[in-house]
Amino acid sequence: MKEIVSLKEVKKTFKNKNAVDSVSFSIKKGEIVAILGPNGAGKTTTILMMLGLLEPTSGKVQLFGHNPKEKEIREKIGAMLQEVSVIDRLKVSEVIQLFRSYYPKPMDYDELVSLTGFTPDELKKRADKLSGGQTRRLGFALALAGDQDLLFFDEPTVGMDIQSRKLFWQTVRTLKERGKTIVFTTHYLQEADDIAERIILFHQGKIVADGTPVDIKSKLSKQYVSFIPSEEMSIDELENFPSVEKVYKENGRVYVITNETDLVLSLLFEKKYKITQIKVEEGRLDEAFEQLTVNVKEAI
Ligand SMILES: Nc1ncnc2c1ncn2[C@@H]1O[C@H](COP(=O)(O)OP(=O)(O)OP(=O)(O)O)[C@@H](O)[C@H]1O
Repeated sequence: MKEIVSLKEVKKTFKNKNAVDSVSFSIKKGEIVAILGPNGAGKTTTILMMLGLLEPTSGKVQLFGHNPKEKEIREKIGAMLQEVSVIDRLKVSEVIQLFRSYYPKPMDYDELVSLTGFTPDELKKRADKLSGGQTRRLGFALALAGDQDLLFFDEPTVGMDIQSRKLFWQTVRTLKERGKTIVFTTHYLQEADDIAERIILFHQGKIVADGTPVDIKSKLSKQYVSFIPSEEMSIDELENFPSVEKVYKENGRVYVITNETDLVLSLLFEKKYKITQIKVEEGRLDEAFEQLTVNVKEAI
């Protein structure tokens, strides 16, 4: 597969602060990648450098093997950034047409409107009079206007209602099926878990994890068995079971943290505890996220 994005030892320093610190990764054609991390982790700075809108302090960013600032490369990339500024007094339909005219092979107008869910009434509205969620949707339409191969979405669903959010991710899936390469950031971890094939997790300017959502969850967060105990059950002895790391009770449910859920289950049955509503759960992405970002902080 072809490498479309490449960052080598990229650093960005603002005054004395390393916003992005020696970051290297590459993204191949057709991948859908989520860049995650807490506030200030360096996600937006990294995206701006990939777009050629910020110059790295050191290191090299390449898109399609070239400098992202080159005109031919710019035509291949679409971006939806956190701030969308629209031209005053133009209607939504006019702004969309204007953006289409910038590109050699724009996306078909009707298709663009349908993919981004604009109604005929919305298309007639003045672009500077849209609601926050509609403005995000317009940003999405403008990012797709050139039918570009590589798409960047920085916190795309902020301010969108549930329906717009659903449509947005459906469209992203359609774009992926058409072979587009997609890079996005989000603070909604469930979105990354559902959509991304790969997550690059940033913390304090560095990459602390890079893998599929399943990889990240299985390697880093704990699995657990949980159940509702009978009233007389004492949970202390569960701590002595092999492989058990921690046992705690929350809202009437007992949680047994372990990396061997099958073993814990068989012991629970063997000892004939009176327990009900048993669940086995793999760790959640938010737990992995927390674990990774806290650990680094502690290590410093
Ligand atoms: N233009 C700038 N001047 C000075 N510092 C900056 C500038 N842009 C970003 N920073 C700092 O660099 C660090 C990384 O910021 P960045 O916006 O990339 O983080 P982020 O991961 O996108 O955060 P968020 O989730 O809050 O959007 C932060 O400490 C931020 O304050």
